[in-house]
Amino acid sequence: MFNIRRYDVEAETVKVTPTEPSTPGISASDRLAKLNARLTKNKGASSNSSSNIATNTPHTEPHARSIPSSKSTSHTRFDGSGKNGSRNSTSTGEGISYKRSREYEEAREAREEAKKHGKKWEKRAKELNDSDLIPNDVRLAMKAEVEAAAVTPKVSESTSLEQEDEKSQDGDDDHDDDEDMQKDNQDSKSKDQGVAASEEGGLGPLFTDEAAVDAALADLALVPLPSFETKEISAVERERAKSMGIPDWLANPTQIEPETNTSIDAAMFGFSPRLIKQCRKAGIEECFAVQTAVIPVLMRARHLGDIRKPPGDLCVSAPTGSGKTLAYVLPIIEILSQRVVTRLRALVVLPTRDLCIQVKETFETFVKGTDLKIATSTGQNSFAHEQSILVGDTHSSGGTVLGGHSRVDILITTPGRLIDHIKSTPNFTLQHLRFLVIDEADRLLNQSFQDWLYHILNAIHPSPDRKLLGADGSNAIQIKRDKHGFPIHDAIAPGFLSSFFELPESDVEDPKALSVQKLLFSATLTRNPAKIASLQLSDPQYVAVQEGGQDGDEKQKYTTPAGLTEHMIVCDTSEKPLMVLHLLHHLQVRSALCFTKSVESAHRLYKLIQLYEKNRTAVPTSASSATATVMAATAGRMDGVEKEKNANDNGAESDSDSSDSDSDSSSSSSSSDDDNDTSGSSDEEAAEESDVEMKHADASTEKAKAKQNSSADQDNSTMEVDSPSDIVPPPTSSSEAIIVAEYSSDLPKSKRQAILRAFNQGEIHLLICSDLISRGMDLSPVSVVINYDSPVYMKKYIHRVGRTARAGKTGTAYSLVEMQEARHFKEMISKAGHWDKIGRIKVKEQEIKDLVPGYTKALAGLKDVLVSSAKAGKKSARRQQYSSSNNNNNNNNSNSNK
Ligand SMILES: Nc1ncnc2c1ncn2[C@@H]1O[C@H](COP(=O)(O)OP(=O)(O)OP(=O)(O)O)[C@@H](O)[C@H]1O
Repeated sequence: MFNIRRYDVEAETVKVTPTEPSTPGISASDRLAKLNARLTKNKGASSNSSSNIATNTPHTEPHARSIPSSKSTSHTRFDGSGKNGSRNSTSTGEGISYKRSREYEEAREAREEAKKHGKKWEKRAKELNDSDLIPNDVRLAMKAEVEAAAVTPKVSESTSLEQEDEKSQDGDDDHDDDEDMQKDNQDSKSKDQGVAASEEGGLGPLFTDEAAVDAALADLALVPLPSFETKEISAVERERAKSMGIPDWLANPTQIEPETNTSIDAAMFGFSPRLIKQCRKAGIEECFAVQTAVIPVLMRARHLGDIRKPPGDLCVSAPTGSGKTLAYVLPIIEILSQRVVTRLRALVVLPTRDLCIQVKETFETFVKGTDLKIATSTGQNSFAHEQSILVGDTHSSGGTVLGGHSRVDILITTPGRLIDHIKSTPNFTLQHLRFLVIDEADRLLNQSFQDWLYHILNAIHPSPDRKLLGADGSNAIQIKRDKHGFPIHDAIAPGFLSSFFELPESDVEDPKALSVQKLLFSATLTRNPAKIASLQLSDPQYVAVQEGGQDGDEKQKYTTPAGLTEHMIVCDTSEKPLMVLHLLHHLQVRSALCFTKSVESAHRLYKLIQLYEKNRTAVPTSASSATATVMAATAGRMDGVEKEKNANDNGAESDSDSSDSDSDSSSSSSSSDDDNDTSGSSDEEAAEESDVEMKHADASTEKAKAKQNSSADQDNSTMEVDSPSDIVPPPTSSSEAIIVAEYSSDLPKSKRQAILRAFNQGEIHLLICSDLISRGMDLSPVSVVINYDSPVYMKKYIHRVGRTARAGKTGTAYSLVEMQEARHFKEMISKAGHWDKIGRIKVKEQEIKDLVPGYTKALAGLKDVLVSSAKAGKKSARRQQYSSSNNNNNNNNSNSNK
């Protein structure tokens, strides 16, 4: 048996829950008796195979086994545990091999127990005969396919730690284990009420009755796995992937069509009534495709039944706005809601503070009715404040707690701030992690910032000195189990588990330590083998929500939302502001996000349009009094924002900005368009180019692009620019004031939030922004995205346009493409197999004629506005610098005091 060591687990000791009879109609004991009788018949057949297996192997649940389909090989069960459910499949040409199945392991365990505990064990085993430990999928597989099996009979309760206490009393009772087993089987047989007698020989179906199978499923609350049609990639693609070093699982994703929705009522999710209620309250009636695929896999692995086989990691790629967040939020809440002690069990890493806040809000919506505690750590508050939230008072509590300590169950964080806590917060530990979610994974993997991934992965595994805790085994900890004997997920930290058991040598498979389940999400997941390898994934599976046509259409790399309509407008550089005005005034574009390439560019455009609108609505006859009031109020608010932006921010934010080294905060002085991280912008773009799926590794910089496109005329000639026949003839300019605002990392955090709120409430018609919100942000009212500066990289394009047409809604994207950029843009889009989806628009001169005078006037006034705003900005920067150095000093002092 396991050599169990003591460990300081506080209140994690939980009693073994007595087994209970299952659903009416057929009791668990009846089923077990039948099963035992069935198994007994095959004892003869089993003896050979069992002799090949080393003894003293811990029990094992055949976790997330696939259920072989009797129909088409193209229908596979997706079990999150290996390619198309094949990793753990027990189905062979000869039927089911049980060498790793639970009952087999249990039987062997029982023999070991018998040796140790003799008669006492025998009695106990009989008492425990009520346990129904056969996993459902195995049972179903047996029902479907078993004709012959090699199984040693006897199912016993899995290792209870109470039994460890009995060990000393029982001594070495060297009973013949086979004899014990036989006797016990006879007892089981006597309980058999309907299945054939126990003679050696044939094996009929275990459960002929469908209802009994269903009852068994319900009883164990295991979630059936969805089955999806998978399309094999072509041989050419396979070869190509191989030559690039892309592992098979990554080259061959489980594909799900975007419209594969499932009712939230479906039993497959196994959600509690509480969570279903919260979903309904949030307006969720059905699960989207990505949720349909991912949730059952996570829910099924909730029990962590096999300590040698951790649940496989998942890499998930699904279009923007397809609901990836809930695909992990819902199962994490459901699984962790069973926890007894607060431990840090789920860590969600995101690239920006804004995203952390958004994801926290999502968790908070669904966590109601549970005890789970959620926190963010983004540098928004002071480091000491975050420490007190995460682990309590680190100063007065007196030293570190063995095994760490946590006041939160779920932490949502940016990588920089997380590393600060790993390094500098006493008692902060990741050793109890059950889930590590890396959202916007390709973005984060492109950031080598502070070696964040290395530090996280290191922190997940227990350090050797924490292994040997009270190693005498006399005071063994108790593992919380459910009524079926499965260890419950939170009984012990996965990362610690291997420390408690001396895992025996086995010729079945090498023992594995349980580890955190890593979940990666992105709309543009990287397939770069080096990046993927850095994650140290365990039995990973790649799930891709994408339209069919992988084979024969290998170019179709990214799926955009079905409701998205895309246009490009080819124009001169100087015409771009006019094009935005054209969209606003002639095409009545509202609720729009307009992306520029830099913070400065966003600011200039914002000022220009604001001036244009001010001039325009200042004409008394063109603005109703109501509109003028709104305009004045909003202008005041935005001016206020600007003033505050330029003024020094409050202490907490300054503090956090200075102390936080994470991707979000440190960029505030950056003028890059990807102002949300330090290294991300160039890294990401370079990475996209070098990404194996992007083989056109050219134009890695704006310079290269300009060089390539030096001949504007030539570019234009290669473009098929449509005639503007489909354009609605421009109406006369509306008198309605267009409310415009800017959003960038130059703004203080609180102002950013205020602007997002105003935008979400429809108070802002056009939000001009940098790429700070181009990824992940879920701003529900966005109906139009304008790429003012067209993105140079496809991934950026996908994320930007993905701010609209979310959650099944419709939306439109306009990309303003300068003449000299046209060729590159076309190439980029074509290489992604996306060119056909983009409508081309050419706006004629007379269409924008009426906008020119106002535009010229605004342009003339812009210089003065920018000069005064730059002066204010300089003052603010000086103040911020001063404040930062003060805060740094304070932080250093407080650290040295610790
Ligand atoms: N099952 C559902 N039913 C209704 N709405 C949903 C459902 N799932 C998610 N949503 C909504 O869809 C929107 C988009 O979801 P989410 O932000 O998770 O998308 P995403 O796939 O993470 O996008 P991105 O790649 O841009 O980050 C959210 O407003 C969310 O509340």
